[in-house]
Amino acid sequence: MNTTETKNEATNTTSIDTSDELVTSADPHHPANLIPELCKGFYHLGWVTGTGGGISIRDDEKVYIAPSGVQKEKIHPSHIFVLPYPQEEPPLASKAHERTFLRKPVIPLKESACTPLFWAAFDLRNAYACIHTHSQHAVMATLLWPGKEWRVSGLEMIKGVRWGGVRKTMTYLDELVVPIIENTPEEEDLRHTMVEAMKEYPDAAAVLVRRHGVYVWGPTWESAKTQAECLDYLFELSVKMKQAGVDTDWRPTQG
Ligand SMILES: CSCCC(=O)C(=O)COP(=O)(O)O
Ligand SMILES: [Zn+2]
Repeated sequence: MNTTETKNEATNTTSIDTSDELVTSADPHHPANLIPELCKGFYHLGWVTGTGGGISIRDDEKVYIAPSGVQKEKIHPSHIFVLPYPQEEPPLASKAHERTFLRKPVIPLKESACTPLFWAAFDLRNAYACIHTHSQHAVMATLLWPGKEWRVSGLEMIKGVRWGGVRKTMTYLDELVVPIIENTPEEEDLRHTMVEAMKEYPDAAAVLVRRHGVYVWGPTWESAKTQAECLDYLFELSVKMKQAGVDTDWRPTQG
């Protein structure tokens, strides 16, 4: 079986590998094994219930993506899509885009609608993993911070977040700022504003989507997961602080 997309020039048709070769491994750290396992954990945190949200992982030349609209806690490695990386993204304004695949599941599934958003993290931040959650803590943060930014300071868990999501970790003295973009009826249509926000906030480790959730990325899947956990903790705590009338902008002084 081919492991790359092959084009038959005579018939002008393209065949894509549907075997399990690219998604079968005894290594628990293979992305095709990690994605189902991590999604199961995220489901139990309330991050990917009702089929939304998920995680994509890339290695140097491939991106692994879960299917769209499926129970994310029940994904099997054979359901995973594999795409070559890098590949060109469409112009920001364009909607229709033909992606190239190395491998598709044999059963009729479509790749996650979050694919263009995951791709933005890979291309703009050189991330190797991107997590999308529908956490209610993230959603509440976007409701209680009605402007274009969520920000907190003076909390220990800020130290678990990286500048830009991929550089050195922040300190207790730093203020954490995450841009908030407005939701759209279709997930794919968030790409334009997410890319704009990532460019405007090069130090931000995540992008919040109002009334929807958050995208968080990292240089490894472990780092993306750690940062998603720290950010979720901070979203929850900041919401509780605001509701209790506690100052979320309190700044510690050095020494
Ligand atoms: C009830 S989920 C609505 C769509 C959404 O927000 C989402 O994240 C979809 O992700 P998928 O991977 O299922 O395409
Ligand atoms: Zn979503």
